[in-house]
Amino acid sequence: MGEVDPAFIQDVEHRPKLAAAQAEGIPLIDLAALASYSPSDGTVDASTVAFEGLVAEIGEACRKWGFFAVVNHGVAAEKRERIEREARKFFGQSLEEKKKVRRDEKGVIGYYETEHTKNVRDWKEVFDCTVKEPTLVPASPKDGEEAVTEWINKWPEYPPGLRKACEEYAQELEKLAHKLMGLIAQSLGLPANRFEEFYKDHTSFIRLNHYPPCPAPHLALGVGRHKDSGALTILAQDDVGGLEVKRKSDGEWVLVKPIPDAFIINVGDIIQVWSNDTYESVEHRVMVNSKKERFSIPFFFNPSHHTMVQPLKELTDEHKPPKYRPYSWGKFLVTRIGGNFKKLDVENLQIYHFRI
Ligand SMILES: O=C(O)CCC(=O)C(=O)O
Ligand SMILES: [Fe+2]
Repeated sequence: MGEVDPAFIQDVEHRPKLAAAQAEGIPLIDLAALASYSPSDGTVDASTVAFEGLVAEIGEACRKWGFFAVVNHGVAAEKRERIEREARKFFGQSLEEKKKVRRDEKGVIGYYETEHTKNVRDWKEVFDCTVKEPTLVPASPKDGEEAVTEWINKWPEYPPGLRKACEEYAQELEKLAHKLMGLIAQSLGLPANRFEEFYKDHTSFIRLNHYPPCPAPHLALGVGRHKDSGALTILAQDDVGGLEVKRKSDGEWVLVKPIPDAFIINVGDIIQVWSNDTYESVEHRVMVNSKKERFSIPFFFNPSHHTMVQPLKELTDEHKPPKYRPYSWGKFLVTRIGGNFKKLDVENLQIYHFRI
C-alpha cells in the first residue's frame, strides 16, 4: 500500500479534518451493576435501583448517540490481549502468506485487503471469522431461492494460536452481547429476553482490522463513512485512535477516544428497524495516520439468517405505524457481502430501501 492509488481518495466533502473536534464525546457506561443484579427474587434493594439506573443510562445513550463505551463489562482482559497479539502476528506476515487464506466469492470468510465502502477503497486489511461453526446463510441473494450454504472459517497456519484466540474471544463477547441486548430490550420497555429468539442460528462474526500507516491521511480513510448493518457492534480499539462518530445533535464528526480495556458499543441498522427508529444506527468512519498503524476488532452481533427484520409489534400501533417493510436478514447480508468485493455501479443495499 505504498503510493496512494486514486481508488483510495475520498471526495472533498468526505475527507477527514485531521484535528477533529475534542468536544463532548460518547457516553461512558459502567456495567458493574449487571454483575450484582439478580432479577429472579423480585425484591427491591440497592442492586435493583442500580440496575434500573443502568437501563435508563443505556436507553439515553442509544437515543442520543447510538454509540457508547462500557467498562466493567466482565470480559477477561487476558482473552482480549491474546487476540490482539495474534492479530498483530497475522498481519505482520507478507501479503503472499496472508493471501493463502484470502476470501473469494465462494468462501467470503478470511483475509482481504480490497474492501470498498461507498465505492471508495478503504486503507485497511482485514481477517474475518464467524462465531458459530458452521454459520448458515442463504446460498443466493435472490428472493425466492431457498437453498442454504455454510460459511467456513479459513484458519491460517501462522500464527498457530490465532484460531483458539478467536474462538475464546468469541465466546466471551457473545455473553456480553446477550447481556447488552437484554439491557437494550429493557430500555425499550420489553422483557430482557425479547431478542433471544432471533439468535438461535446467529450469523455473528469477528473482524480483525489493520490500518497501516498512510502517506495521505487527509485524502483517504481507513473505513469510509457507513452504518453497521447488523444489530449490535462491540468494538475493541487499540490506543492509537481514529474512529469518528457523526454526532446526532449537530452532525459533527467526533473522535472516540481510546479508553484502556473499554469496549465501544454501537446500535446497528437492525436495532433501528426493531425499535421502529426509537434508536438509530449512526454513521461512523475511521481516520488513518501517517506514522502509526492501528488495530481494531469489531464483533458484529447478527441474528439468524432466516430472521425477517421488522419493527417489533409491541413498539408499533395505529399512532406509531411500522416504518419499515419486513426484510430477510440473510438475503440482506449476502447481498451486501457480494457488493463489498468490488466497485459497484449502483449503491449498496441499505435499510432505507425498505422504508414505508
Ligand atoms: O476500526 C474501527 O474503529 C471501526 C471499524 C468499523 O467501523 C467497522 O469495521 O465496521
Ligand atoms: Fe462500522
